[in-house]
Amino acid sequence: MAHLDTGAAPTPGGSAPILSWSNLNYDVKVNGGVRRILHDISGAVYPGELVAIMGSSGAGKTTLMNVLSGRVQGGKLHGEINFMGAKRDPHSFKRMLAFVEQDDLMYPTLTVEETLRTSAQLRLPDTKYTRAEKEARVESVLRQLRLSRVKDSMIGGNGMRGVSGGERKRVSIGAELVTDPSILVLDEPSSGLDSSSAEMVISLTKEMSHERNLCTLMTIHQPSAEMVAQFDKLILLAQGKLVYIGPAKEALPYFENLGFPPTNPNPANFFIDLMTVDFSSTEAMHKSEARVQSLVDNFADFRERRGRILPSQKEQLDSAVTTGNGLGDGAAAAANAAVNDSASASIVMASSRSSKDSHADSAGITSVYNAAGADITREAADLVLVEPPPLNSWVSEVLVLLRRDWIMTIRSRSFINGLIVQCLAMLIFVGFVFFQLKHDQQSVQNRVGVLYTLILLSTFPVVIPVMTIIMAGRSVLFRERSGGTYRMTAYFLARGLSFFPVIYVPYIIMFTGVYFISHLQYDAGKFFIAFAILAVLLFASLGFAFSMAMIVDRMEVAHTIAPVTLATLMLFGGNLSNANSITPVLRWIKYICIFYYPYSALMQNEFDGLAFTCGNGKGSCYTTGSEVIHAYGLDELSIHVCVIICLSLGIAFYIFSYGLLRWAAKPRFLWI
Ligand SMILES: Nc1ncnc2c1ncn2[C@@H]1O[C@H](COP(=O)(O)OP(=O)(O)OP(=O)(O)O)[C@@H](O)[C@H]1O
Repeated sequence: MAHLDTGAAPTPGGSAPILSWSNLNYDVKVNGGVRRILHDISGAVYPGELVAIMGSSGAGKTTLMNVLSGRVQGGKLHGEINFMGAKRDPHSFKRMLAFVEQDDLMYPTLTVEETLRTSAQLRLPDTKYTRAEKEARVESVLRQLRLSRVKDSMIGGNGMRGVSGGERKRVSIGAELVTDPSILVLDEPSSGLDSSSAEMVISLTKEMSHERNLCTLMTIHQPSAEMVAQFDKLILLAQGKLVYIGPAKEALPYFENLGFPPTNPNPANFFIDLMTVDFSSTEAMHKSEARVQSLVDNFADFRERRGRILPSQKEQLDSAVTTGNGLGDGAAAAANAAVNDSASASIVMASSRSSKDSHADSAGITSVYNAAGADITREAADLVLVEPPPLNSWVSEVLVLLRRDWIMTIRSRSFINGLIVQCLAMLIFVGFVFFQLKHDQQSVQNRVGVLYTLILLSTFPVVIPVMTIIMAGRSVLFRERSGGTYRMTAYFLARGLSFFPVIYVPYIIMFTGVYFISHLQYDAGKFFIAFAILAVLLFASLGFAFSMAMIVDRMEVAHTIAPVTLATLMLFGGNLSNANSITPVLRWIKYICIFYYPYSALMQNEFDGLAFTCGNGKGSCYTTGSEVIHAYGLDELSIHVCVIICLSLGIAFYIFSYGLLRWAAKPRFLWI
């Protein structure tokens, strides 16, 4: 049953609004002044209702939906919003409201069932739901959204074939529904879908709303007539102003009664045509602006009149209906019909102008007014900066994320195959270019070369693909982050750990092969130290990849910045320039250089204890490994200090990315 309401008074059916708002005004700064995006919007929605917010492009649909969902950032917001009759608490409200973005933000390599299961495991508290109950919820949502058949199919996207567009949208909805919300908000759920998929999404959403007594609110562009017929309530906006809020089936008669008979078989197109300002000529613009303004004024008058319907004032309405004061005759008649017909009496009007509190008449018609709305500046928004408290324990979050991230990593076929091929190619090329090094002067140059090559190969080919994978999941991460789905420390640990095996295994094989083919020192101690240095460098490379993925938000920019940064740092690694003779003003860079410490450690480890022959005695000659280390200026810090600093650098990269993520995705929502 649909209602037109702004307050918390019970309806004839006995249910109170789940969400009500009054006198919402939202201003943003634009060049040279302030622009009002929402003008004095009031309304209410009830459990079990399917509500569509419609209007032409730029009418303010998304803004209204974001304001109601507590997701608006920047600008000035005034008015009042109540959840179940009381001012909303930002944290508990966020847990009760599920928001489905227009773009389906999900991981492409997870299956439908895994996506829903992860959502249930992370977003339902362990204290209230057992594992079996969470599974049962996933099963029931799969069934209700007709997804059981495709539950083992991957979501797809980013060029990967997956479920269809309509199914993907249903999975997005399902991932929210498993959390058992009271309000479901959908941003343009039909966009990008063919008409039959869009209709299915809407009809299933309606079915779920009714079955679960869930209030579903959606913005929608141009729904088909069949879709309009599914809606219980319509909120029509034009230029940020309210043109209609009420039962969907009453909308056409309302406009007809105002003197606007339907001109299009699709009611949605008719409403949009009616509410759109025509910019084709000055005359058309003035005419359509006047029409839109009259629609807004008429609705305000309509509400005001209905707002005065009190048991003791029914005569006033009767006289108003008779005289048609302020309304078209037809509209007054419609209002009268609403009073007299208890079925239509579900139209519950609200006044944004009266200064009385809520009232309900004996006929079941409720007129509601919220006194706070009289002064729009009184209820200015607060800024919500605090994150919702965690739902589950840190360990439980890490375990769920670890499982999810591990599945995603091993399903990244191109990443894993690329790593394997790359490591095999490096093993063959590097190993055989620096084949079986001896102890002559050429071997000095070759040892210096092979060690620096190993360092470079442990950074560039790791950083770029890992950074790409992390960036591809940024939007999902930010969505989950803003919903307080898990702690960021849990994310970093799980995501980082999920990469370790797939990177370390091929690299260990490559490194071991190169080590023995090149005949670096055959000494167990030295081998394992070199191995440890490589392991620490890989850890730091992963940290660097995380940092890059958090600093830059566009993939193409990251793909330029990361290699350029690494290439610049290469200069300070101790191989291409002498570590001690870099221009003093730039010399400090070597201390933050990811290459310098592991290279210094590898050089000391390999050259220490070696002696070299001088051949024919022409030119300079290194007789011992220590001379080489000294000549390269790489004896400033001992091996273990280098390893510790490299490890610390890696940790610093993780901490830096964690800080960036917390700062970048920190909630800064306007809240009333
Ligand atoms: N932060 C902002 N700064 C400046 N203008 C804004 C801001 N937010 C919204 N607007 C403007 O307010 C108007 C309403 O925007 P909104 O996105 O709510 O419209 P919409 O009805 O959802 O449009 P569409 O259907 O095209 O998405 C638009 O003209 C938009 O440009």
